[in-house]
Amino acid sequence: MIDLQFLGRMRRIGWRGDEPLTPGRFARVVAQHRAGYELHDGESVFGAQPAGHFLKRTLDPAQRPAVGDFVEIEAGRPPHIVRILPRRTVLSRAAAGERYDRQVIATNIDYVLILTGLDGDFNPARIERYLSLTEGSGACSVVLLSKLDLCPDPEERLRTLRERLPEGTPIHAVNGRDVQSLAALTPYLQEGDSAVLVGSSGAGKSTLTNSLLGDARLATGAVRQHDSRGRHTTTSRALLQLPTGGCLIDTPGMRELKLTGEENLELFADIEVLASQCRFSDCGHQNEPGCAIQTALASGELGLKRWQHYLKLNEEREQQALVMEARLKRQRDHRTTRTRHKPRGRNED
Ligand SMILES: Nc1nc2c(ncn2[C@@H]2O[C@H](COP(=O)(O)OP(=O)(O)OP(=O)(O)O)[C@@H](O)[C@H]2O)c(=O)[nH]1
Ligand SMILES: [Zn+2]
Repeated sequence: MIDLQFLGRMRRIGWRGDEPLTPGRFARVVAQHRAGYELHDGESVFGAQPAGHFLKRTLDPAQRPAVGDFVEIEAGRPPHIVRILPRRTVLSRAAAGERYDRQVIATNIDYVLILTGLDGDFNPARIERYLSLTEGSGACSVVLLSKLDLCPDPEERLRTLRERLPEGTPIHAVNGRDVQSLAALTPYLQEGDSAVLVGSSGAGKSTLTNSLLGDARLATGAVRQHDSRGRHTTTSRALLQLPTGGCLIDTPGMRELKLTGEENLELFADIEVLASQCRFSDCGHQNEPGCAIQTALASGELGLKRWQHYLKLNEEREQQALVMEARLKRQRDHRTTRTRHKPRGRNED
C-alpha cells in the first residue's frame, strides 16, 4: 500500500519521483562525513553506512552515494545504504588530484543559487565560473545579487551582467536582510524543489538563508528534540525545509566550494573586474577599442608584470583543462573497452 503521508514528507525534502517509496526503507543523503553518511527521512536525521559493494576500489566514485541522493536502506545498526535511486541531476566539478576525474558535489539539485554581493564582492568572472557548475548537470543556475541596499548604482552592474552572462540566465537583485525583497525567489523554492546556495565568504549566504527560513529559523538551532514517539530526533542543519515548501541543502562542502583553478585566479580578482569593463565581452586585450586592460596598463593602474603573471596563470589553467579532458576521455574509452572484453560481458550491458 502506498503511504501518502510518507510520500508527502519525502516531497518536502525534495523527492519528485514516482516510485512508491515505503517508510523505513528510503531516505535522502544530506551530509557525508569521514565516518559515514547522514540521512533524512523527512522527519528525522540518522547515520548510515554504505553497503559493501559501494566500497569496491574499482567502482567509479561517481557511483557512490553522494549528498542529495535518494537511497534505499536496509535496517540495521547502523542502517546500510543498498541502492541509489535514479538521479535527476548531478552537480560535479573537475577534480585535480593524483588522477583527474569528475567529482560529484551534489545530486538531485534543481537550482543552484549563485550569490554575489553588489558591494566589493562583485565579480562577473567568478559568477561565470560558478555557472559552469550547472552546465550539463540538469540543474538551473540562478544569479542572486545581494546587498542591493548597499549599492548606489545597481543598474550599471546588472547591465554588465546581462550583457555578459548567457541569455536567459535568471538574475535577481535582493537585500538578504529584507524578507519582502526575496519574494522573487519563491518560484525556485516550491515543494519538491531542492536548491543550494553558493558564493564566497561574506556574500550573505547565512543572512539570506535565515530570511528564507523566517519563523523556522529557530528550529535550525535546536539540534535535539523529542518526536511524537518520545524518541530523540535530530533536526538537520544540512537540509533546511523552507516555508515555501522547497528545501535548501547547506553542507560545508557546498559552502567551501572551490572551483577548479579558482585558488590562483582569486588573487587576480581585480584584473577580472577590469576585463569585465572592456567594451567587447570577448575582448582580446590587445588593441581593441575601449579595452579597460590596455587603459589600466597605460595609466599604470595595472602593472605590466602583474598582467603578464596573470596571462601565464590563465594559460596554465587552460592547459590543465585540456590535459584533464584528454585524460577523462582516455579513462572513458578504457572503461568501455574493459566492459566490452569482460568475460560474460555480453549479457551484462
Ligand atoms: N546591507 C546588507 N548587508 C548584508 C546583506 N546580506 C548580508 N549582509 C551582511 O554581510 C555580512 C556577511 O553576511 P553572511 O550572511 O554572514 O555571509 P556568508 O556568505 O554566510 O559568509 P560565510 O559564513 O563566511 O560563508 C553580514 O554582516 C551580513 O549582515 C544585504 O543584502 N544587505
Ligand atoms: Zn580588453
